[in-house]
Amino acid sequence: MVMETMSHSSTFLLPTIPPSVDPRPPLSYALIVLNQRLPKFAPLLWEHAAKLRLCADGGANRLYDDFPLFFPHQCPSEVRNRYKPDVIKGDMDSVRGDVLDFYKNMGTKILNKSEDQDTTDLHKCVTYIKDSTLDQEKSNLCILVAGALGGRFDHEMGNINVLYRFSTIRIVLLSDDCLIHLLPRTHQHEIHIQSSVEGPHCGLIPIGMPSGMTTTSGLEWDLNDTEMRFGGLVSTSNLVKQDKITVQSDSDLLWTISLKKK
Ligand SMILES: Nc1ncnc2c1ncn2[C@@H]1O[C@H](COP(=O)(O)OP(=O)(O)OP(=O)(O)O)[C@@H](O)[C@H]1O
Ligand SMILES: Cc1ncc(C[n+]2csc(CCO)c2C)c(N)n1
Repeated sequence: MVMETMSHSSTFLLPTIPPSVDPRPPLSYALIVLNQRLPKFAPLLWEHAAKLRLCADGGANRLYDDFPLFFPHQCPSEVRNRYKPDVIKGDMDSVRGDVLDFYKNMGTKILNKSEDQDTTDLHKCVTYIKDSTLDQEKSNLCILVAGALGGRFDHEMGNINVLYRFSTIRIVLLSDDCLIHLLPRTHQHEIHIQSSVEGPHCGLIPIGMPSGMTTTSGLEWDLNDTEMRFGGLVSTSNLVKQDKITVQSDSDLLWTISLKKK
């Protein structure tokens, strides 16, 4: 069976996204701001996320409190007026009243889903983006999630679970230190490394079920029809050795790569 190839590239971490032939048409980005320490490149993600910008519940506090800190020479209220989210969605147990009022007055859509205590605020936000995207646009959509890693472990695992629950949508979880996305088993994958901003440390991790056979190229420790499972081998502390990494597997894998400190 010939499998389609899916290309991945972290060009959203560059100041200007270079024109690319693959994927074509180019991706359109949405951003979700979570309630966690924001990566220093959060304003850059905001600029690239022309499609939609959302705050997951208490993520709105982070936008309000922390975005002005990225611009120490500018007036905080000017910064706040410049970065207006399209939507704040969640169960509203963390966003402060003053923050909600501020953005409501600016025209942000507020969606209170307090009746749903079975899905996370990130899940609720991804659902919003999914439902507001036409089917033919879904294949070019990429959702960037800022503040998804490095905090409470249950939240981190909940965030990773969202990658699996929406495995047909491109979603990238980001912190200052690394990014994570899913490599669905339905495709073979080409990962184009942006070496000015990412690498060399990387990992390929099967979560949920063992992967019977994975084959890679471009890594220091390539896999060759290799089995991975928790309790056995999982590929952590690997290194990227080439500009292009290829991955093919019989199960969904998480790809993670370190981000460079500037
Ligand atoms: N410490 C953290 N680490 C990773 N992600 C986080 C962390 N805190 C919050 N998040 C993410 O931000 C989203 C919004 O956070 P918020 O604190 O408003 O969430 P919450 O789900 O109501 O929290 P809790 O489950 O504690 O009530 C969460 O759904 C989660 O995705
Ligand atoms: C088995 C089970 N475990 C935990 C929760 C709690 N929970 C999961 S998501 C969420 C919303 C957080 O904003 C809450 C409270 C549940 N419902 N079911």
